[in-house]
Amino acid sequence: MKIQPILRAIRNADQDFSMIEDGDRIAVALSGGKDSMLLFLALSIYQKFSKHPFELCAIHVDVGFEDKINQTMIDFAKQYNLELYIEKTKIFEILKQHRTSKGRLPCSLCSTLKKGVLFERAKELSCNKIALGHHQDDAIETLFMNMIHGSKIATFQPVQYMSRMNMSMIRPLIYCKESQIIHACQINEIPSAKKICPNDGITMRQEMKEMLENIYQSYPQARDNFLTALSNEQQISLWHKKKHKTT
Ligand SMILES: Nc1ncnc2c1ncn2[C@@H]1O[C@H](COP(=O)(O)OP(=O)(O)OP(=O)(O)O)[C@@H](O)[C@H]1O
Repeated sequence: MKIQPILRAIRNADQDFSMIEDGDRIAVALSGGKDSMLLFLALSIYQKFSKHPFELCAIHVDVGFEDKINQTMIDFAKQYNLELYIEKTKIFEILKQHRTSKGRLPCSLCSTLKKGVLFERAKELSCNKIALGHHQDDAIETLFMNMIHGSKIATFQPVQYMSRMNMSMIRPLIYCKESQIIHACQINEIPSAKKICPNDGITMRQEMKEMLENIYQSYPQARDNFLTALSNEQQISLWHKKKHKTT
């Protein structure tokens, strides 16, 4: 298995953000896409030399887009002796009844419903953490999505504690570039079992991807600088409005 750069990036993220603690039981949220498939396998290897012993499993929430793809995930888990749970749902049926004004499936509802199933199953399986496959490029895309559409300078956190569920979400691939992940999947023949979502290619995220690609072509250093900016707390300089006294 040639995934040393990925393991190094996971170790650095784990050290910088204390992602994994003694006795954790971590459920990888397995979409079947390249990121979470690689994450599942990489964490199973990291488990062997992590300073903090932890248990690992994966949960796939089957939205109902396509059926046959599940077998790829099942075979993958069997090949590497990994613990996988597949949750069949009727999410696709619900989404079809809540189309947007443009006739598209609502991504935010899909994400909320998937998260609900994921958290519930993780709880049943006694997991205290859920690992997501988000990487460096996802973090930068989310930053720009939030600035352009949400008037805020923010991205997702490497570790996020959800008090209502008493569960943490961790993102161990946060220091990996998408290109690194694609390369690691290719050379290690890690299959992708990504289901075809009818919205693929027309999402806001896809628009961000294309916009950022254009920026990187003109300014190749921009990707690394965006990432550094995310934790460059000393250099944050925002406007602080004076509070008006009400008399
Ligand atoms: N159906 C699902 N079941 C379980 N986890 C999921 C599912 N869909 C998404 N996730 C989790 O959410 C993360 C982000 O989702 P997103 O839709 O951006 O990923 P993706 O492009 O479908 O797949 P991946 O990130 O695995 O390549 C995934 O990496 C995965 O951890």
